[in-house]
Amino acid sequence: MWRRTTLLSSLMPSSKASLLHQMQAAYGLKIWGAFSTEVLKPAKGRIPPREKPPFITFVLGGPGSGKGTQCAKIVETFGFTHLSAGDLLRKEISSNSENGAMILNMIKEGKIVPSDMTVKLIQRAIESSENDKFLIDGFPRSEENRQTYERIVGEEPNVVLFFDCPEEEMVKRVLSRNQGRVDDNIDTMRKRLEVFTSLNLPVINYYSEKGKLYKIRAVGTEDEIFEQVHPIFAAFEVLK
Ligand SMILES: Nc1ncnc2c1ncn2[C@@H]1O[C@H](COP(=O)(O)OP(=O)(O)O)[C@@H](O)[C@H]1O
Ligand SMILES: O=c1ccn([C@@H]2O[C@H](COP(=O)(O)OP(=O)(O)O)[C@@H](O)[C@H]2O)c(=O)[nH]1
Ligand SMILES: [Mg+2]
Repeated sequence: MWRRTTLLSSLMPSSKASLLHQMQAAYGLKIWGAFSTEVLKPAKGRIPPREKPPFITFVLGGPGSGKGTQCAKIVETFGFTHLSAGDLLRKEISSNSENGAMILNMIKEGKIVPSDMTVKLIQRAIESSENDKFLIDGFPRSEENRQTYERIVGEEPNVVLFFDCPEEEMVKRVLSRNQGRVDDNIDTMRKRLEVFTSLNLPVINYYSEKGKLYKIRAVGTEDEIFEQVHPIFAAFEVLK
């Protein structure tokens, strides 16, 4: 499923998509074989297909819980690629895509953007990177998000982090974030906290039941919080 060949595959069940990929790989090789005796090399600028699925970490937590801040530290220490679902959506808005106005409206209202849009942005970002480990920050935000990701991508995350932070602290941080975001105001923040409780928490519970969840107490200094995060990834590095 992680071969970077076509977006068509994202519309199919994973078994069919995998068959399509196998056929593409087979025919691609045949055509190449007919015209060249050179050793197969990826075309210039093209990223070769992955041999195995990338290592995926979902990073969850309420607005202002410190997901982005801790992701930057994980990137620096462990070499992950950071994909913030919110940043990918904000890029869609600023690139004047046809869905930009709708996405902006949903973000202003603190609502969750339709799952297939977010999943495709994430999938495209993963497929256009050569890295084999990713932090998907701020996604999935609902059970429907999660199921759509599993259906389109055909994989589950390896690890799920949950930054658990008291509401008053999250409100304080968001209101002083100062990044010019349309949703960093008290009205939208109230709506986002409601969405967090009603839609995000069930996803967190789902991964907890599956034994994939690492809960981090997200209060204290950034370094104190990272002290809880570090051993999780250090253990996976050892296992590799
Ligand atoms: N441990 C912390 N203590 C105080 N402020 C923090 C801490 N971690 C992050 N912040 C600040 O809080 C705000 C929200 O953090 P951010 O990483 O953007 O959270 P999220 O991505 O979960 O919304 C930012 O301004 C950030 O600098
Ligand atoms: O998978 C996602 C991620 C984000 N959003 C929207 O983008 C906003 C900002 O998300 P981001 O993760 O940037 O916010 P953070 O939690 O970091 O403050 C959310 O409130 C949603 O409206 C969404 O719809 N789906
Ligand atoms: Mg963030």
